[in-house]
Amino acid sequence: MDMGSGRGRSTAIPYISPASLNLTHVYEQNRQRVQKQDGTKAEGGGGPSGQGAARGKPRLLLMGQRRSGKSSISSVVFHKMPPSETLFLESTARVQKESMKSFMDFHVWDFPGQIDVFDTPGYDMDAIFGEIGALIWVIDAQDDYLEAVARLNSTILDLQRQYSNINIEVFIHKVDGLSDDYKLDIQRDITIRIQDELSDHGFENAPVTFHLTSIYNHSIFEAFSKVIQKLIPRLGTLEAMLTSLCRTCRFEKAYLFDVLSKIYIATDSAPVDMASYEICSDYIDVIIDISEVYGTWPRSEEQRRQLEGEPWNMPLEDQISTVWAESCVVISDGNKPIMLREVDTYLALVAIMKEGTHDKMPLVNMNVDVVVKGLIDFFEITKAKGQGIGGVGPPELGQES
Ligand SMILES: Nc1nc2c(ncn2[C@@H]2O[C@H](COP(=O)(O)OP(=O)(O)OP(=O)(O)O)[C@@H](O)[C@H]2O)c(=O)[nH]1
Repeated sequence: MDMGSGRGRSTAIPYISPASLNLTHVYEQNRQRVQKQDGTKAEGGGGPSGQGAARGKPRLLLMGQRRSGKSSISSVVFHKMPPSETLFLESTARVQKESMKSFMDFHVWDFPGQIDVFDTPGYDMDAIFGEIGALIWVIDAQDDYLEAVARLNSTILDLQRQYSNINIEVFIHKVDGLSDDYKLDIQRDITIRIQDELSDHGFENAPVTFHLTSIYNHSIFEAFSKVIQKLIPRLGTLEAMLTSLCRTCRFEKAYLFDVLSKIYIATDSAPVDMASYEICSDYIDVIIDISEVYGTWPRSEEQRRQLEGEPWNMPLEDQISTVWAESCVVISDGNKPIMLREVDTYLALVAIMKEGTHDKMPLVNMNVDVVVKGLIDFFEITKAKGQGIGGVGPPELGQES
């Protein structure tokens, strides 16, 4: 795939690369398919608490008992609230609807614990569950969960009858402080209770997934990553790009992060381990903090003159390997470099390299450049049109490092 040629041509007809053409084609196919599926659905009007949401944006619905931790989860993941400050959050009285600007725009709706939308008149079910998205049901694992499970069971049954496509993600939450054995016991117990109820009613393959979560560690980000990944069509293409990058550059693990929430939206095919996720995610924080202190790329004329003068005597653009944010550190324990490359305003590629490979950085940079351009192409067209996400085949990488 030739992604570099054609840039900078001064011709009246805009150059369209084969990749863009391919993407436009895939996007059109997706759009027509979605339109066909959506043709019969009514336009959403929202619940009693207010305005409806724009169509076409995936929606995450946070539901569960009072004080189970819904608002805390949303504040920690999407607003960077320190977990200890959630102690002071007030109980939610009305549905809180937020629109998240991210690599794909989505909505997060936080429902008050006391409201059961299926039992409360006035809620437009189509407006709540009509969009593609996920229902995140939060269960407080430190409390008696039988009532929460009973409510979840009746909600799943209602959803299965009318909106069987919505993913149901059960967050068995507040598992910090619980022993590993106890966590697994609770998860097994809740899973059995839900599956038994579903099969009693003839629903064998309901899309229900269970996650053990806590806002006091990375488990909540990991769980959200998995929830969001299910909403990305053609995730396999992203994974293929990252797997191929890891092979070519001898990376141990690569993650594509949403920088603001630190949800990873794709990774290579090697198994995810919490330690590598944590270190990459913490590294983003370091880079953000440094950029906040020292500012990003705009430089004064004076600074530029100094940088371009003696002893280098060349334009700044020729001295740096990329115009985007880029960084690399070597971790002393194990001598494994971590590299980070900004993809666009929202996304960053972070990878853990194998021991002793930092002398290969020029080749690594070259290959990362190709993948970053591929990723930008992947997201560009569909983002501009404000709908789902299309995809292209993995870019061809350069030389192996
Ligand atoms: N130990 C622990 N406490 C948590 C966790 N998440 C949330 N909490 C605490 O749980 C309490 C209730 O959290 P909220 O986020 O207000 O709960 P909610 O589900 O939004 O409650 P309603 O708005 O009443 O429906 C707060 O004191 C949080 O600090 C967690 O992962 N672990």
